[in-house]
Amino acid sequence: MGKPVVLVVMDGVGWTEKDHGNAVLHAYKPQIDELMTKWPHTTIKASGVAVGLPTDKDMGNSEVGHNALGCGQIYSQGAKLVNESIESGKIYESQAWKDAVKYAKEHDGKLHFIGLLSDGNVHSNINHLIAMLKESKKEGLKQVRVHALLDGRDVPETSALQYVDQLEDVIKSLNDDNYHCAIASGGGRMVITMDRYEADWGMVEKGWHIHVMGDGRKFSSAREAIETYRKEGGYTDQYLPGFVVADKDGNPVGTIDDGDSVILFNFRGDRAVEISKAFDYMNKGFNAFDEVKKPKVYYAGMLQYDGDLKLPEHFLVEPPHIEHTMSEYLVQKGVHSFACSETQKFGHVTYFWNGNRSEKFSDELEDWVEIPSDIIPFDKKPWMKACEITDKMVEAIASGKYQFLRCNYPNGDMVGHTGNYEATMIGVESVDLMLRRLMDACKKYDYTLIVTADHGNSDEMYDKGTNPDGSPKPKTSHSLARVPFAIYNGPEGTEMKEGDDFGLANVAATVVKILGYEKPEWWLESIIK
Ligand SMILES: O=C(O)[C@@H](CO)OP(=O)(O)O
Ligand SMILES: [Mn+2]
Ligand SMILES: [Mn+2]
Repeated sequence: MGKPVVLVVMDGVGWTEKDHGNAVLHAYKPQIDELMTKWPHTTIKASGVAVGLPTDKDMGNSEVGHNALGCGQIYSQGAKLVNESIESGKIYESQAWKDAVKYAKEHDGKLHFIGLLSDGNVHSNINHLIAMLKESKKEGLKQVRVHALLDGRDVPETSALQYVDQLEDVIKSLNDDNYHCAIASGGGRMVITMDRYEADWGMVEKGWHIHVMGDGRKFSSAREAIETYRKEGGYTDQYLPGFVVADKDGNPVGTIDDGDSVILFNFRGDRAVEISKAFDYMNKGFNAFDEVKKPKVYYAGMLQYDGDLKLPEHFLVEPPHIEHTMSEYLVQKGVHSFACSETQKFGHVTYFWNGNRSEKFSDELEDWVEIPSDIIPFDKKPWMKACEITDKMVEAIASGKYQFLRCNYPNGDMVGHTGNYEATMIGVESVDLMLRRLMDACKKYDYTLIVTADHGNSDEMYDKGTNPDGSPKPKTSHSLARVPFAIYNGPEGTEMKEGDDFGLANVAATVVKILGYEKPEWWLESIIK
């Protein structure tokens, strides 16, 4: 018979020898060092094709990482599926595309695209937007608007103008007497529209005002908005306040009105769910925000973001249908499991973990605990809720109720995204400190502890080049690094297999092996002998 397992995902903690701006390598982290020297350990792949992304140049992210961890398989992910659908033209044969075009045409309305304007390939890709703009002209649409969320989190911190200029060039080349496209509104992704896991619905409400109602500070162009805000407040892209593009009389150039169609061109779900609920459930008794305009529109997402909620109802590309997940398998075996994180990553260990499903497989066998996240810039408090998460984990271990427990510590990632090197080091150190408590609890109650990560981020906090004053340029995005994988207090004789081809999708089989079960046929092999 096997042993109960505790699995820790240190979000955004990659493992590499490269020391430039490496807040993991330079952190004081005796626990992680112990795990990665004295216990069976290795590093595994967490980016590129190993997690279902189009190429090995694609950095990992939480969605694909937790999908792979939770299902033990490699699925082609949104980024890849949308590329293929656009290349083959299948996207334009989808019912949702046809209906979006038809609805706007029949009502003499506009077609709107809302989404993250970058080629980060985590939530979206500007190339997908550009392809659809070209097609919208072929379809004979007359009025098209783009609502551009600025990134600076999956791409360099202040790269927004590069994408805005690229888009404006395309728009200029398309516009003529019969076709008029324009950027209508926008703002930083961490300020409007792209909240996740209901951490701060106010962000979505702000986005609604900006995109739908044209209610926000007005500028003559997206470029003017970005340059002005940067000058006034030194904002980086992800935190840039919302803006509305208006004509010379001050009228917004593209509010969302009755008879319009709206396409959200993000393919990733977590930050697309709330705005999709706002559109899909409006006029159906949805009260996320009061006193707002609620136009009658046709709304479609790039993908369906939640397979349980069937949200949104209309979507352009079939999402990966992730089957045979570890949670489902463990429920079949009658295993009690426990999952915990704070709000910012709670959906990662539940919804992403279970293949983008928001519901449990079994209410009886699965317990989920969410610690509310603070709504503050995380470099101001880099320890975040690591202590509270650990309290819950230790309590759950001591209860003896669960054979499989998992948690996510967001620090390496959420603090890493701020670009603050010192704070990120403290974030990693906070996680390390908490690992001691988990190690002690696992020793005391005889659980096996597996420590790994979903992708890199904090391991690479400096971009290429330097600032004019010679200081290093902060890097806010994920990295391509491999991630640590260590097994503490494993069953007698636990030994890693040889080879460096293992990735996140090999973890599920490793967990069930320690629990004492055979892996199901669909999963990749275990990392231990
Ligand atoms: O914050 C996010 O949305 C992404 C980066 O775009 O990070 P993660 O994949 O770690 O959730
Ligand atoms: Mn992550
Ligand atoms: Mn991240």
